[in-house]
Amino acid sequence: MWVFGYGSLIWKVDFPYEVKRVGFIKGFSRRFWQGSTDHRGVPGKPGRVVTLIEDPEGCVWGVAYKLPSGREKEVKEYLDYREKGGYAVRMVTFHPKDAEHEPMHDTLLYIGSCDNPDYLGPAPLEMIAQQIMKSVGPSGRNTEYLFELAEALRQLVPEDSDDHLFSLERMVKDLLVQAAE
Ligand SMILES: N[C@@H](CCC(=O)N[C@@H](CS)C(=O)NCC(=O)O)C(=O)O
Repeated sequence: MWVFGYGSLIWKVDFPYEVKRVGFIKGFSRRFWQGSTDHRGVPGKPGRVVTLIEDPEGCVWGVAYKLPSGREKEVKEYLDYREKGGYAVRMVTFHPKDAEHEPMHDTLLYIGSCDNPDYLGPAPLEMIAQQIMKSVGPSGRNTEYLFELAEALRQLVPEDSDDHLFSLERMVKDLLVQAAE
């Protein structure tokens, strides 16, 4: 069983896996449009974390993990719990960056669809940046989530130009500088 990570599953790998492959999925875009009240925010003051939106022209880079043989059920149950805040499982085709590997159909991913109770949806980037800068939850600051994801993707896929992500990274860093003045 393979699981595709496009958010914290890229940089916070607290689960066992046998193989990992960098690559992308088509037909989606990554957006900070999912609320988080169990990791990067609290009930009533949600943080903002990533989900995927359908986008025919979209392409999302991330990492696919092969769960350990014989432990798939155990690890999947852990991931189901970690992703309990509004995410549901969906199957997609994963395209490894390394051309020697064929596209992998039936790759599992967790998506916070627009009808889930924690979904926040689109907002002006300035508002999203402010919300990220102010939010904190049981897993830590929302700024850590944003900065770790941006840095992880820069290291893994220097050619990726996720404008939404890197614009937010820049805006939140600017807000933090202004707040320190
Ligand atoms: N399902 C996406 C998003 C996963 C994600 O960011 N989930 C959050 C739920 S709020 C999480 O696990 N956060 C852990 C943390 O913030 O430390 C992925 O494949 O990476």
